[in-house]
Amino acid sequence: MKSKSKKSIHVLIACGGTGGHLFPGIAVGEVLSARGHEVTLLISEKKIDSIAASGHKDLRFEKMPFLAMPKPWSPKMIGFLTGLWKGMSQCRKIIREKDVSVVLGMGGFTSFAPLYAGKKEECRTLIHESNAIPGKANKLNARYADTVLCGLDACQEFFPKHGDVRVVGTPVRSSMRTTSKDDPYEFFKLDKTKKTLLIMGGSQGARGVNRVVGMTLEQFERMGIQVLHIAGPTDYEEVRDVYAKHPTLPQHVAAFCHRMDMAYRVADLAIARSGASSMSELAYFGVPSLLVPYPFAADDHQTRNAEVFAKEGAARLLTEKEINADVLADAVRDILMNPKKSDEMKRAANKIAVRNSAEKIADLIVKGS
Ligand SMILES: CC(=O)N[C@H]1[C@@H](OP(=O)(O)OP(=O)(O)OC[C@H]2O[C@@H](n3ccc(=O)[nH]c3=O)[C@H](O)[C@@H]2O)O[C@H](CO)[C@@H](O)[C@@H]1O
Repeated sequence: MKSKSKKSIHVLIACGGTGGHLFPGIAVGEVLSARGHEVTLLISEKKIDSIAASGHKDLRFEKMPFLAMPKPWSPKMIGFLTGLWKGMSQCRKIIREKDVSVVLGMGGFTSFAPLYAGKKEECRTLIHESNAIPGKANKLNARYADTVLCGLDACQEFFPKHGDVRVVGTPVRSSMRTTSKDDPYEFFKLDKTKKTLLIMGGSQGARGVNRVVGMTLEQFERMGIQVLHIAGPTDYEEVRDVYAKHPTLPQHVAAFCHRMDMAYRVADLAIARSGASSMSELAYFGVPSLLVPYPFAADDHQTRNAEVFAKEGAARLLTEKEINADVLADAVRDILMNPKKSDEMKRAANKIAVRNSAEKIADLIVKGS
């Protein structure tokens, strides 16, 4: 393994492919940079990566092709393997040129080439798995990782043979954690005196949730609440047009929000997918939630994630199959109009939060180098 004597190290963080890998990667990158270390974040060529990176001009990003594992005998396998090979050469070049000594993979097959290249170049290698059950990519990545970091306790049991597994939480970006003086209600042009329902579907929106919410707006209006809806870039126009038919419902509809800290600060309740990063942020800001797992997520990992929060009393789990306008309106009313319940959920959410997750990971990266 590379020299341990240097004060400042260069860390390569592979976090491309989806917001759930990218934002925790950025969170670790922010802490390392603030401590004077060099950081390069590898992202993919997907649009969501560029949108997300555009809000972090102070960090250094490099692009590499997005890789998703096809079915074993699919003709796409040739392209996948070629992509892996090219990715590995690109990463080995970056590692040598920048004198990288640690590689951190945040999940997905896009992390595989950097991690494997890191191993070949004698870097220390770590992976982070934020979900309650690991994805295929991270199960494979774990073979090349000196340390496996888990976001949730429940995940540890999936790495029984690995000698160094630690539970560290899932990092929340430090830019979200610094207390802002800006008034979040003014930011979204919302009313301070009303209860606010936040609707979000992870980094790319949630069509199933967007559609049912659209049918529930009349009931929300009758409850006297206001809605902040982050629809995702794909559904934005459709969602905006549905809200336009309810002009007396106080509302803010956005395609993507670069200030999620503001969104969590106004939220009294969230309806959300159960992606791991969204959940770690809901916990950090103590926002009670109705979690609707994405039904097609690999190995149904979003349901497993949501179960962790539901068990602790921080959230209620609703399946996409069971939700309709009445179910959703009842669930919202039951929490928003019941201060005792909503306070208990808030406290439970806060209790789950690992506040210094990014610092813990940065410590493990730096101390072991
Ligand atoms: C369909 C699917 O398989 N999704 C997975 C993907 O989710 P996905 O990429 O949607 O990620 P998460 O829900 O975990 O996180 C979304 C992230 O995007 C940020 N954000 C979102 C919307 C917005 O307008 N602005 C913004 O900044 C949130 O603050 C959060 O940091 O990766 C996660 C982490 O492996 C998994 O748990 C999810 O199951």
